[in-house]
Amino acid sequence: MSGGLLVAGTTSDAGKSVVTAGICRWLVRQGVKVAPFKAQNMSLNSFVTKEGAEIGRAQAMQAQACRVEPTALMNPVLLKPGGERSSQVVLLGKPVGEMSARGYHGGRQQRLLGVVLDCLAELRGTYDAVICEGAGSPAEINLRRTDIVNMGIARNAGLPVLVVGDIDRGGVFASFFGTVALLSPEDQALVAGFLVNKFRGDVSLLEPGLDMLRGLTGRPTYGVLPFRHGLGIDEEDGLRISLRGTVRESNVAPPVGEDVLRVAVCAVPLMSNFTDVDALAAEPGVVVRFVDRAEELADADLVVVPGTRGTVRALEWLRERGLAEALVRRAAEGRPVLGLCGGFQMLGEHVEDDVESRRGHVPGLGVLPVRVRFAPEKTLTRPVGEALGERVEGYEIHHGVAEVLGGEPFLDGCRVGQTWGTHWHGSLESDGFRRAFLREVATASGRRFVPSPDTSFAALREEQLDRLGDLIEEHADTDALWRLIESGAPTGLPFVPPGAPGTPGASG
Ligand SMILES: NC(=O)CC[C@H](N)C(=O)O
Repeated sequence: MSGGLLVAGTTSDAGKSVVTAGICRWLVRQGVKVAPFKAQNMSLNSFVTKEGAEIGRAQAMQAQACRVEPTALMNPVLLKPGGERSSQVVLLGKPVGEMSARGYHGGRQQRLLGVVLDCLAELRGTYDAVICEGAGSPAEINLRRTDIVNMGIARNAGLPVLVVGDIDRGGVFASFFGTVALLSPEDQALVAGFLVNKFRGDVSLLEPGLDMLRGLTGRPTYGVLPFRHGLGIDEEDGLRISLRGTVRESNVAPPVGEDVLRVAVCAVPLMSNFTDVDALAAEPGVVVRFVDRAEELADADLVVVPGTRGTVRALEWLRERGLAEALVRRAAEGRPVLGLCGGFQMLGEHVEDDVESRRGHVPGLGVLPVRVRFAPEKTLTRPVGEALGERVEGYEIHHGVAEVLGGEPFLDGCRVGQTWGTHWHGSLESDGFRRAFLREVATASGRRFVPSPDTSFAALREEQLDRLGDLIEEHADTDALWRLIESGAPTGLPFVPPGAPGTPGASG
């Protein structure tokens, strides 16, 4: 098999990442050597490969679904927004500069087409099948000319395209129809059909609509995936984060001890790797919520200050909202605070930043004896170490270089009383350490909380990937999907007018 598929979506958040992961897991169970690919990802949730390349966490998760090691080839371009109008461009795992959206779409992006196609070709030469994920919608008519992630890839690599639609939002038929009808005849020739995602209720009620859609477009629906709670693993974030509520709806067991432990995560601007707290949320009896007001820290047993692509901006935000003061007070009272990466930097004495914000000397919260100087080079590593007598694995993605001047050592950062800070991401996924840390927090906050003795975060993640594989196996026409991946889009798919505006063959 030398197969391929592009999973596109009617919208962002239609479920492309999880559908791609589900297809990957299904194929690997069939004995297919499969890899994921996303030409360009916009996300602040990134991961570091073994070679020290930075890629989107979604592709790292999909690689795990494929049971292979993630590499930079799987996500050659990563855009990390630094505000509304500009992003850091990470190319083949390394940052190459900051670009305005206008400059990027005005030329730079198109010049990357060759690079991303080479990466895809290399993966296709190594694997039996490559399941590619698109971005946003393929029918963004303003961006089609310079596209390198949706139809731009499909056309160049001759990939069949499956369009995923989120029926939970409504309007899925119009979205499917419109997505096809706004593409040029050449693009349409690759769009093989649809996949309905997040469906609740009785499929027999949906079926007449799917028949009509087939009549209108000449294209079948390859499956109707039911809505399932808690399947949003390592998704992209764009600039949006879930401010309220838990990290994700989860199926966690009841608490073991008498008390629960309340964790408040400051929803700082440009929050990066908020997946760090997923491991806390997976722990029975730990209640995680994102907060943006000082009074919300009052009943928290642990406050997490997470990473951010804008350390200085996040510091200002903490000050404006009174959170800075509340954090300083907490630290003085010996109540637990954990700063991760950008959060760690903010807890220090000051930052010298001529790189990220270019604001020079900016005072920190001063609760940890740490000074941070931003460097143009990015630290990208996968450290292994020990804390609280337990082995810890992590990963680091930062420009700031910390000079630790005191406190007790803690994962290359430090700890003073109950204030903990480290540049490491992902440490809480190490089960022994997470339990030990939570016991410390429970003692410090006087809670009779007991961590469950056997939560394995890695096993939970595997379970999630298996559930995604099951979803495809049970609710998609896998025979048809297999043919599509193996043989490409069927010939003779009808053209649906009017087609892309301004292209030959379009009537409008
Ligand atoms: N991942 C992070 O939190 C990064 C922190 C900070 N923006 C830096 O680059 O150093």
